[in-house]
This record gives sequence, C-alpha cells and structure tokens, in this order.
Amino acid sequence: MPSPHWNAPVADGPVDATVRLPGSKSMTNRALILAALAEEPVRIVRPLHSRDTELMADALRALGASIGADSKAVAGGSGGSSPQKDAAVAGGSGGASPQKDAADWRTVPQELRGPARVDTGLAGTVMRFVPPVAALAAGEVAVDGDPYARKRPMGPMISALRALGVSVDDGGRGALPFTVHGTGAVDGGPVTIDASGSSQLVSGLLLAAPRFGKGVEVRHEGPPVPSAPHLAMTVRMLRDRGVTVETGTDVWRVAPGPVRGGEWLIEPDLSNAAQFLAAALVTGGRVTVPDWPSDTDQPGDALRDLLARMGADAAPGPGGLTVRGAGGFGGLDADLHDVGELTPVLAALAALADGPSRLTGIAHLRGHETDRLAALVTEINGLGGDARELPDGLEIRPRPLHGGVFRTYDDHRMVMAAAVLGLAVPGVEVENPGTVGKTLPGFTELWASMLASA
Ligand SMILES: O=C(O)C1=C[C@@H](OP(=O)(O)O)[C@@H](O)[C@H](O)C1
Ligand SMILES: C=C(OP(=O)(O)O)C(=O)O
Repeated sequence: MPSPHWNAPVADGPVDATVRLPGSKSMTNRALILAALAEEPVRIVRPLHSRDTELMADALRALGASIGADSKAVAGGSGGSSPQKDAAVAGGSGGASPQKDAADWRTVPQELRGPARVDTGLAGTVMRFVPPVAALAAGEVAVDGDPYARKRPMGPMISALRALGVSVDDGGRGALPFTVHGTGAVDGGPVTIDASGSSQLVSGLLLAAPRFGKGVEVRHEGPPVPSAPHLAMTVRMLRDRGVTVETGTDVWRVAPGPVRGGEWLIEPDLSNAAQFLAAALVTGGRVTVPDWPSDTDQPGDALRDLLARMGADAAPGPGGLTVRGAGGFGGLDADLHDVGELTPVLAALAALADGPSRLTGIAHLRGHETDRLAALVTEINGLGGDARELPDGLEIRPRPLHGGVFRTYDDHRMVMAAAVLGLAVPGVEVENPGTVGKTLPGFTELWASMLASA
C-alpha cells in the first residue's frame, strides 16, 4: 500500500526553474457557466482540468448542457498558441517536459432541464454558481456536496433565490443539501444579500442573470464583501460575452439578454503560482511562470507586490513573471481581504521568514475549504511554530521548525503550504496529498520537477 503521506522534499539548493501552470479555476468555472447559458457554441481554450472544474462540467451536464472535449486542440504539433500541455517545468537550461495533456472544452447550446442531482464536492464556485442556473432548468435539482461543503456559507444565496421568485427546499438549514424547484424561468429583479461570507454569492447571481426575465440588481448589505478581484472577473467575463453590467458601491446590475459564444482563452492560475514563486524566496533561487497576463482580474497578480514586500525581486517580462529570492526574507504585514486564497502559502512563508507577520482582513477564511485560520495555526504550531489567530487573521512569528505530520483537512492549499514549509524543514509528512487535485492535479510531480533544478 502506498503511504497516505507525502514527504515534502527539502530543497538541496536554490531552485532555478520555469514552471508552466494550468488554467485558472475561477476563469474556467465562470466560462463553463456562461457557455452553458450561451446562445452560440463556445470553445474554452486551455481550461483547468481538476476536481473543481470537472465537478462544474458534470453539474452543468446533469442540467442538460453539452460540454465535450475538443480533441483537435491537443493533437497538433509543437509551438503556436494551441495548448499541448497544461503543466510543466523547465530547468534553467530549458527543455520543458509535458506533464499532462489537457483538452479544450466545446459547448453547444442546449435547453436546461431537471430532474438532476448536482455534486458540488467542496467547490465554492460549484455550490454558489450552479443553483441560480438550476433555477432556470425545468424540474427538481438536488444539490449536495462533501461533508464540509454543508458548513460553507450558502444561506444568503438560498434567501436571494427565493426573493427572486425561485422555490428552494433546504429543510430550514440555510445550507447544503437543498433542492431547487426550477420552472424553466426566473423572474429576477432587485435583491439584497449579505455577501460578507463570500464574494461567490454575488458572482453566482450575476453570472446567471442575463437569462433572468428582468436581469438582476444585487445590492450587498453587511460587512465588506471579500475578494474584489473575483467580482471584477465576473463583471469582465459577462461583458466579454456581450452582457450589459453596471456596477456601483456594493451594487451590481445585469441586464437581461443573450450570452454570446465564441472562443475563450483561460489564463494560467496565478493563485496556484504562489507556492512555486514562494520557493524562489525560501531557497534564494529563481522561478519564472510563463504567460503571466499583463491585465488580469486574478487575485494571484497581487503576488508580485506581496512577495516584493517580503524581499523578493519580482519582475514581469516577455518570458513571464520571474521571482528571485536573495537568501533571507522578511515578514509581511498585509490586509489580504481581497486576495484571501493566497493566505495558506503566505502563512507558510511567514513561518520561515526573518521577522514577524500579520495577515488580516481574512475572517471569511473560516468558511473556506476548512476553517483555514484554525488549520494553519494548528499545523504550523504542530511543527514547532508560533502562529496565533486574530479575530480577522493570523499573527505568525518565525521560530525554528521541526518535522512532523501536517494535516490538510481536504484543503488543496494546505498541501501547497506544507510543500513550502518542507523546502526548509526536513520531515514534513503531508497527510492526504491527493486533495490538492481540487485545483492542481499532479502537483507533487510538478513540485519534484521544480526541485530537480536545485
Ligand atoms: O469567485 C471565485 O472564483 C472565487 C472567489 C473567492 O471566494 P471567497 O470570496 O469566498 O473568498 C476565492 O477565495 C475562491 O477561491 C474563488
Ligand atoms: C477558497 C477556495 O476555493 P473555493 O472556490 O472552493 O471557494 C480556494 O481555492 O482557495
């Protein structure tokens, strides 16, 4: 029997690698939703293939969407813009080795219908983006997910759907599991929601709204909504498909109308770049991520600034984003409200830094894949670290760490955080590393290839 643990490898020296990353989870799952609602065929180029995106494709297929692999896209020669591979590492001297082929996705317009069962897994995007689409299908749609998915914030979405005229039976739980009784049409109109627990509650309503009779006007009331870049991504991707969207402070309006088809090129997942770029700091080496977009709504773009504040040299260029570490690196005092999903890797870096860190604005991470604040404190301290929870974040003081089991709580980013710690700490045994497949299947192989350059 293979060991259920992964021994996170220690870096032998400075890494010197180019790491090509698969597509963005957030862009892929938005593109799939909009493709399922489009009036024309869509080709999604270089999508992410991972648990979260396969769950999204399966959920939409269960509702009648036609989503197929476009094999032509992976059959061609080398070079050009056609995607041959979605994850690979090249050492300093080049010679990229493909890790895994990934097909484009092609959709053709289909009528949405129930009855259907939707498995959200632990994917926030599936649990928040699919129910408003399910409301457009005629028939019952039963929605459920992994055990922790039942604890993630969902109540405001259920209430908002009801306010928009949709019948939802949640047994009074305000959480998964629930059944959407779709009639084939949603009236839409104005709705008020408290989206302080997750920006995805707003994004989900906006993405389906072009197909609502009156569109939607979503108004947020409550503590600030996190993840502003992800909301900007939603707005931009809707506009990209010809949908009229107006935005104001805590208000978003989507006009009813057709969703255009065509081709959609998915950017590399910049949040999944975090651990690789962090390796440049920890080892005093160099990591380049190719195809770093010059104009993007992905929160991972903030890594350029955040890692520079810790002492890295982060330089965008024609070859991509290159991050160089200088040896030691400092702590970080940052409000991560907008970029919460970067927290686990930044917390791992903080535990290895030369000075203390305060990461704030991230109380909502308690409702992510696990309670990430508690999980990070427990696991960093389990290796001898000094981390503590703040009401809205983490305070981390560097201390010499030792090996031990690092639990991951079905959270892909806990695996990524552990890998960063393992670069400098011998004997970090990562529990259930396969859970990283939520957004980055093949991560441990990609990590090993990067380290082979050290
Ligand atoms: O819309 C999206 O694609 C996402 C929004 C964010 O969610 P929250 O606003 O719940 O943090 C982010 O953390 C998540 O990984 C992806
Ligand atoms: C919070 C995350 O995911 P989800 O889309 O499940 O919310 C994440 O990827 O860090």
